[in-house]
Amino acid sequence: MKEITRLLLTEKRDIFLSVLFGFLAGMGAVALFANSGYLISRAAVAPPLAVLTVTIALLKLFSFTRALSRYGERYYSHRATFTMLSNIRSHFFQRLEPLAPRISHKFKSGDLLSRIVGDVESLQNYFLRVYYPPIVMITVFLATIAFTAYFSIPVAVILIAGVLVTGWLIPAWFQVRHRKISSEIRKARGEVSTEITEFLYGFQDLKLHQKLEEKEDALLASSRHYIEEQAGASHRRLASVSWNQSIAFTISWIVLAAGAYLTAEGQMEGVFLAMLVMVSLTVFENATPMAAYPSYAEESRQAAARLEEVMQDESSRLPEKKQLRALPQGTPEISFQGASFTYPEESRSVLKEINLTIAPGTKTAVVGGSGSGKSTMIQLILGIYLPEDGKVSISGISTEELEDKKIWEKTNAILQDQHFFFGTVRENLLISNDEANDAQMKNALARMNLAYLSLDTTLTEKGKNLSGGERQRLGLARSMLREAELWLLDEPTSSVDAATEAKVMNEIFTEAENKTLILVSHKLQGLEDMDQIVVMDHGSIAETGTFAELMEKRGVFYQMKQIEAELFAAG
Ligand SMILES: Nc1ncnc2c1ncn2[C@@H]1O[C@H](COP(=O)(O)OP(=O)(O)OP(=O)(O)O)[C@@H](O)[C@H]1O
Repeated sequence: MKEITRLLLTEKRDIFLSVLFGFLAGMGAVALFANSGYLISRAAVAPPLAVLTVTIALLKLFSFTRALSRYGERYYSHRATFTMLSNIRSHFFQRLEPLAPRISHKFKSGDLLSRIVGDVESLQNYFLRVYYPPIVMITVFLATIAFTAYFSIPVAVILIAGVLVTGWLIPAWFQVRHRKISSEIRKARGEVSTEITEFLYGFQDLKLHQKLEEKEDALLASSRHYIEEQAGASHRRLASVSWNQSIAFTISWIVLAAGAYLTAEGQMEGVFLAMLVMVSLTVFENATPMAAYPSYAEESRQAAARLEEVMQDESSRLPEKKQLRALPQGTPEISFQGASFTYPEESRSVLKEINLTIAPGTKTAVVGGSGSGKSTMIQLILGIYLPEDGKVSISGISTEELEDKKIWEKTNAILQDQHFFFGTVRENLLISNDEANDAQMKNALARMNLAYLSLDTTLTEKGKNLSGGERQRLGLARSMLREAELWLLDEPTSSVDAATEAKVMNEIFTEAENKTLILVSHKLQGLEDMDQIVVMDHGSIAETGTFAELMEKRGVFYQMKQIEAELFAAG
């Protein structure tokens, strides 16, 4: 909450004006109704015309003041709110961005979406209904009580008691009750959001496995639960408002009774009685927002806590980077020096003391069984994770001392799951280089055997209207548009047929000539020309060498080739 208040306080001018106009509107209303009460009473005793004229003129002045100040209050408070929301959103994204590659493993995407959209949105109530209404209420009440005390101390005391009950006691009581319930709503919203995303993402598989109805029932159940929680919250908010208003009315009746008694006893002039009752009726309008205060205060507190939970998630956070250094110009050398790595919150070590040097401008293939740690090596080179022991260096500088962005600027990375956005082929290609022209894009498509795709072809979400192999080649075409000194390719052609694969890889090697290239692959063909082949086995390097060296050695790679040859022969 401290962080949110700090962001809010950057809008000092609007906050000051909201409070000022809120105060003027509150006082304008009190003055308007006090004046009306006085005018009615005074008119009954046939006052001089001048008194009536001045009182009527004041009536108009107060009504204008009230209307204009209310407008000013709404204007500045909403402006402060929307500016604050946009500040929170950009602040949240700035803090979330460096965690993004890791955070998706920790939070379900639906829940994350519900936090980013719903919880940030909930914070709009923080200023409008939590932060400044108590300030306005207190200042208006203090001024009104001072004014009332001038006419009658007992009536002022009744008002003080009333403000304590409506502005503090009832809100505090509802706040205690609201605390547990509000967290249920947030949880229910996260669950609905998660169910919906899972339902949409998994629709096809659910249908194929005839689990669609089951999932639909679960979705409806969590939606019903969310609606029930929301309805409960609205009832409680209404109950709080009703209690508040009933007590405010009771106070006005008490003021009337006490005023009548004081007048009868000759301790107060009767002409002020209606005025004080009207003051009481009006001033408690300012306590009404306090009735909703507990639910909004709790909602804001929990929304802020849920956002903090994402940003403070220790397992998504990289260890603090040491003093950052610049990446030297030119084609990079990659080296692993005793690098070991375990994924956060996992016990099994995925990479064990890897020692490897990849010289600048060379081509290296990393092969090995599924789960042997090949993709994890790519993640370490990209600085997405840091090794827990040892070092991974680019051009002699440890990734601990390099800003992620600087590594990515230098790299063309094709990871296993590439994302395509809803839009045209052109829009998706421009992501890698927004200065590329149509001719360059068409050339890149042609080199990837995708000449038949028009730049205006629409891609549906995640590029689902392309085949797996087409998506991979479109990803490669996207990389071809970018100058990069380092190429990291994680199974870039796993879904592409052999003939197309040969052509496509040939184009990639031509493009990446003289650049450092690392190719992670399951397939063992086409590796004859690689400068180095690294064979991974359960997180360790089993052997390294050129194709000829490894075949001659008759070690793990040789055996893998034998198995592959047998499978081909059998197929
Ligand atoms: N984000 C993650 N969190 C926890 N464990 C992970 C994560 N990513 C991978 N792993 C685990 O780390 C091990 C190595 O995974 P990695 O993806 O590096 O293997 P790989 O050799 O590239 O496999 P494949 O050839 O099947 O892609 C696997 O056992 C996997 O379960």
